[in-house]
Amino acid sequence: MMNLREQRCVVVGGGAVAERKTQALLEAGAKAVVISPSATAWLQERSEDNKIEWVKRRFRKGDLAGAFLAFAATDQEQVNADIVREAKNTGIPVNDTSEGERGSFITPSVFRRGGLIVAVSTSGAGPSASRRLSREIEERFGDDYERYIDFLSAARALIKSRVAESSQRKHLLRLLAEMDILTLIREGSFQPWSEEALIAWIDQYRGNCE
Ligand SMILES: C[C@@]1(CC(=O)O)c2cc3[nH]c(cc4nc(cc5[nH]c(cc(n2)[C@H]1CCC(=O)O)[C@@](C)(CC(=O)O)[C@@H]5CCC(=O)O)C(CC(=O)O)=C4CCC(=O)O)c(CCC(=O)O)c3CC(=O)O
Ligand SMILES: NC(=O)C1=CN([C@@H]2O[C@H](COP(=O)(O)OP(=O)(O)OC[C@H]3O[C@@H](n4cnc5c(N)ncnc54)[C@H](O)[C@@H]3O)[C@@H](O)[C@H]2O)C=CC1
Repeated sequence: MMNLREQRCVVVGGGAVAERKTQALLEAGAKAVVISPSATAWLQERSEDNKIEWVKRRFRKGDLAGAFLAFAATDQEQVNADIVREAKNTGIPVNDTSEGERGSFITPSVFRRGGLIVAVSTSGAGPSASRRLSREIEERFGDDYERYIDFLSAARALIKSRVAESSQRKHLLRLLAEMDILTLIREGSFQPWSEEALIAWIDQYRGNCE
C-alpha cells in the first residue's frame, strides 16, 4: 500500500474515469492535479473548493514534472500514449486507463473498513468483475473489523513504544496477532482495553519468549 499523503499526483483527462481515479487519490490524501479542457461537475466542484488543482487545457509535454504518480485518462489514444511515454522516460509510475498493460500499474477495486483496506483485482481481465467481487466481499465485512483493526493499532503502537528488545517485541506482536479478538467482538463480549490493561498485558507476557 503506497503512502500518497501530500504527494502531487497528476490525472490527465476530466471525464468519468478521471473523476474515479481522482476520488481515490483524495481518499488517499494526495494532492490531485487534473489537466483537461473539460471536467465533470464533481471535479469542477472540487476545483472550486480547492480540493484539487484543475489546469484547464490540453496535456502538454512537461506536465508531469514533479509528479509522484500519473494517470492517463483521456479518451484520445495518442494522448494517453504520449503521457505514458513521458512518464516512463522520467521515471514516474503511470496508470493507463485505456490500455492497462501499457502502464506501470493498474488500480484495483477498493473498499475500506476503518484501517482495513481490501483491494480486488483481476489483473485487467475484467474490471467489472473486480467491482462485483469487491461489493460481494464488502457485504461480508461489518464494523466488527473496524473495531478489531482499532484494537490492533493501539496495541501494536504501545508494544513498539514500550518494548525495545527485538525478540520480546516479536513474541508480543505474534501473540497479539494470534488473539481471537474478532470472535469476542462478534459475540458482543469484547470490552475495549484501556491503556493500563494493555500495559499490564505487555508486562505479563514480554518475559515469556523462548
Ligand atoms: C486495467 C485497468 C487499468 C486501470 O484503470 O487501472 C482497467 C482498464 C480498463 N477498464 C475498462 C472499462 C471499465 N472499467 C470499469 C471500472 C473499473 N476499472 C477499474 C480498474 C481497471 N480498469 C484496471 C484493471 C483492474 C482489474 O482488472 O481488476 C476499477 C476496478 C478501479 C478503478 O477504476 O480505479 C473500476 C471499478 C471500481 C469500483 O467501482 O469498484 C468499468 C465499469 C464501470 O465503469 O462501471 C468499465 C466498463 C465495463 C467493462 O469494460 O468491463 C476498459 C475498457 C475501456 C474501453 O471501452 O475501451 C479498460 C482498458 C483496458 O482493458 O485496458
Ligand atoms: N480504466 C477504466 O476504469 C476505464 C477506462 N476507460 C477508458 O478511459 C477513457 C476515458 O473515459 P471517460 O472518462 O469515460 O471519457 P470522457 O470522454 O468522459 O472524458 C475524456 C476526457 O479527456 C479529456 N481530454 C481529451 N483530450 C485531452 C487532452 N489532449 N488533454 C487533456 N485532456 C483531454 C476530455 O476533455 C474529457 O474530459 C476511455 O476512452 C476508455 O479508453 C473507460 C471506462 C473505464
